[in-house]
Amino acid sequence: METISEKRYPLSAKDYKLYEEVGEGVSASVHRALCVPLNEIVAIKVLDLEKCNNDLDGIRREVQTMNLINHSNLLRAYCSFTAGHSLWVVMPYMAGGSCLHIMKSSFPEGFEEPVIATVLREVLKALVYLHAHGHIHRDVKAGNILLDSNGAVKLADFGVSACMFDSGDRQRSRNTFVGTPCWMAPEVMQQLHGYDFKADIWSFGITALELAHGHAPFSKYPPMKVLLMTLQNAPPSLNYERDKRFSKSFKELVATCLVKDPKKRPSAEKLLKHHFFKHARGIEYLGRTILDGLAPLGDRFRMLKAKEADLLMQNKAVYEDMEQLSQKEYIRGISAWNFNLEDLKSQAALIQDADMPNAEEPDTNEKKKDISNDLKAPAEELSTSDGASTQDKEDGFNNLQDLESSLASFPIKPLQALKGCFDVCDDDVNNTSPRDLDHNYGRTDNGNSGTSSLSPQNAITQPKKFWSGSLQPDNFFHKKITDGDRDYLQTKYSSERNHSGPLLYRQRRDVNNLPLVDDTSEGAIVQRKGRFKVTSADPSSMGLSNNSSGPVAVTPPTSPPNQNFMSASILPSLQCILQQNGLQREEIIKLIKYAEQSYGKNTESIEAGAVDPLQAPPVTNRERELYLQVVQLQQSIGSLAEELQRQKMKNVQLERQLNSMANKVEK
Ligand SMILES: Nc1ncnc2c1ncn2[C@@H]1O[C@H](COP(=O)(O)OP(=O)(O)OP(=O)(O)O)[C@@H](O)[C@H]1O
Repeated sequence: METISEKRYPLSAKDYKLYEEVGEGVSASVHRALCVPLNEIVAIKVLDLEKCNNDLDGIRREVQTMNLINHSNLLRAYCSFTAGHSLWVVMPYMAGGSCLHIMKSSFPEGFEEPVIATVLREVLKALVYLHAHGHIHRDVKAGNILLDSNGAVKLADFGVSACMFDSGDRQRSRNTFVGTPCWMAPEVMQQLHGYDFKADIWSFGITALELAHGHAPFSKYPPMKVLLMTLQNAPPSLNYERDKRFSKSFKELVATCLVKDPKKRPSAEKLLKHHFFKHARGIEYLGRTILDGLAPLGDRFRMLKAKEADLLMQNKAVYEDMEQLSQKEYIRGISAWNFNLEDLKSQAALIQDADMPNAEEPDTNEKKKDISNDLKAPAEELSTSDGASTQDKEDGFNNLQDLESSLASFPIKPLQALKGCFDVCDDDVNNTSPRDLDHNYGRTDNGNSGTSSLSPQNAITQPKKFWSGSLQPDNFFHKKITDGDRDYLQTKYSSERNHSGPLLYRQRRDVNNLPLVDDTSEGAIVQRKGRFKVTSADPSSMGLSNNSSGPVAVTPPTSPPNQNFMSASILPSLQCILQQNGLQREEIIKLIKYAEQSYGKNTESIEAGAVDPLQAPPVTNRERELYLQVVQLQQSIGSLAEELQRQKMKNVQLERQLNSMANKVEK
């Protein structure tokens, strides 16, 4: 545990001076900055909310997680607030930058073993803490391991982290496809039985290889190849000719992590006891060996960016199509992905064996098959039956529904949707200009405020606060949760979260290949720039509706034969969806009950201690943990209530559609 600083970080952009850019991600840039009142150098992640499309949910999750964590190996947020159309997250400045950047600048062939052992031990400590608190990081990689000037290591980037308590059921399968392909565990790709903490152990093993070689296995291949190779090949290992320099214990550590059957992978806690970590040194060793003599982070970042720009210019022709654009981001090490799992699988299935690389072939002597390769996927299993053209499939944007799903659930005014989550001023919300960050140190310009008549039905209007602001203890529990407030929370979540529905729906719809939406909708111009995130599709966001509560937008069939054909193929699908929704609704009600019971238990135990945790600041670690649990349960209740609402809405919409289709068929 880390001692939480008593400092109060200001919640206004005017109290910070933004200096040079030191990093960038999918929709954020990170700057070194000065916190003027505290005279302290910090890092500020500036997230452009307008670029985030429908991933506000992810942003909120990331900041909440960063606010609540309390471990010396995890990058926490001091505070967060909105400035114009951006969200600013203030955090400790990690002057060394990420391990990926350090390798790119000075260690292109990877680090020496004692460095790797030291870094990995610190990362493991972070994972032990995260897993013990129910979180899966889901994006462990060198790019997310940051070092400060003393060599202290912190795991960062909780943008795609998941909370195992989200659903109120640890066993519940997840069917969200997130992470970055090279580091992604096979079970995450497959989505057969869901996944758990062990997905992080796989990524940890891949990260070990990345630190050893300077790049992750398969990093030079396009994502669909990575997918196929991860699923079909024996797991990557340290058994190659070039790996002779590494110790047996390192090879063993990697092999124990990279077992395809997640059950056979050790927990983070167990792994921490592995004898490989005898090679680990104190963090000051990192300062001496890998940070010493490095240029300032901003300069390194600028140089790397220039190099990448050159490379991209050289390969401009190659990056013309959208799939290759994603590949470009992939090369840059950004976890921004824009794929449909089914597309990926079908593309992967098209890859001939002859295409398979041999560059990473292990020594024949040492080559071994993963005996627990029970997840091995035959190529035919990966193919789809929808008969779409290869060209279509290879186009990252071929699936209009992906664009539409982004658009449909994207709040028209992201700031309103975030109201209550961060410190969002009315001025911010009303300011409709796309960019109002003063680039001279990020002062806000609220001069052009105005209220949009486009205010969405799902906008949050109450200026309540939730996790926002300073993380000083007296701010932790600034919100008393009463039944009334729980209602509020439920409404809040129900209006702003956008979730995805069952994967089955997407598959079914893909199979039927039905153009359910007006493809002249705004969706066609919105580029989804989330992480590599193929969530199961949300029927309401797949063209059945333009907004969660808006009118149904169905393109009418143009000719009678078409109409009959379409109706005939739509009807069974819609019926099936209705059935599914019914089942999901039951499941959700069960989960809400479970979450509420657990919440009740927590409240009782807190009341027994005669302390109102929601008003008093947390004093002990135990209190913090309890608070964390309460928060997680609140999140679960909120999201489940929202899911229920959405399913209800969908039912209504689908019923309407079904009726109108049936009428048309009868006519
Ligand atoms: N506190 C910090 N101090 C110094 N550099 C940082 C800090 N936080 C992030 N960075 C740098 O900025 C980069 C982008 O940050 P971050 O990973 O949080 O953004 P992101 O949008 O989540 O990116 P991605 O999803 O591509 O990993 C990091 O890879 C790192 O190099």
